[in-house]
Amino acid sequence: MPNKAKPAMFELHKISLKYREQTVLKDASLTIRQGESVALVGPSGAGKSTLLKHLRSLQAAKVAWCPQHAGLVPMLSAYHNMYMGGLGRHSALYNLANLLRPLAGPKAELQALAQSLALDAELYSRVDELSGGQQQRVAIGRALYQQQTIFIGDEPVSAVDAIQADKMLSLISQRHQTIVLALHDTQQALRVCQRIIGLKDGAIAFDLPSAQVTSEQLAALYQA
Ligand SMILES: Nc1ncnc2c1ncn2[C@@H]1O[C@H](COP(=O)(O)OP(=O)(O)OP(=O)(O)O)[C@@H](O)[C@H]1O
Repeated sequence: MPNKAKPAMFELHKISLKYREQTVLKDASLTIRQGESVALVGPSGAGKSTLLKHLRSLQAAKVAWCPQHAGLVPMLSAYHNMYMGGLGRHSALYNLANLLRPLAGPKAELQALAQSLALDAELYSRVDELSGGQQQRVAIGRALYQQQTIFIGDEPVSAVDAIQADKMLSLISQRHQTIVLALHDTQQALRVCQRIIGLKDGAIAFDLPSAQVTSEQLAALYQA
């Protein structure tokens, strides 16, 4: 099915996003359809996180959310932090039992997930004893374990090396129908996403298929 015939996951029509008196994004319109992978790029403060949070709020029940600040529980293991992505699928009693001693079902699922994130050796380590990149992969694991159809990630691989970052992003792509990411690395955005939305000065500067984005357009985004 061509993308245009697929259902819209997000439809924004001339929306403005603000914090108190500060307008971050003004009169922005965009549609993101099922099956698309979209990267938001633009300078720091352009409003990428603000737009992602808004998109998340529109589809809260369908979104796996990977925020910029991972918000992991430091004294708990990678296992327990990743398990938190699936808390809503089980009863409080089941979750408590699993906290005391990992249960067979989630244990097998999270061991497999940890393997795909190259975290098998760290699965039962406290996250405050892991490196920044390992912690970021735990946060990705927690988002993947939400098992949703839409993935929204705010700089989800900023702390891992380029090769591992591409592997993580391809894992995310395999497991979700629709992806929206804020990425600082524009080359990575072009490699991984089919569509690029450039934000600057409170507006959408361009919204194009990756193959049509020029280096001049990207450079202009970051010029003062
Ligand atoms: N919770 C908040 N309350 C008030 N202002 C905020 C809040 N969050 C962000 N802002 C402001 O909104 C603007 C856009 O911030 P946002 O975090 O969306 O940008 P960004 O493009 O994601 O930046 P970065 O690339 O640095 O993460 C900035 O001027 C920021 O100071």
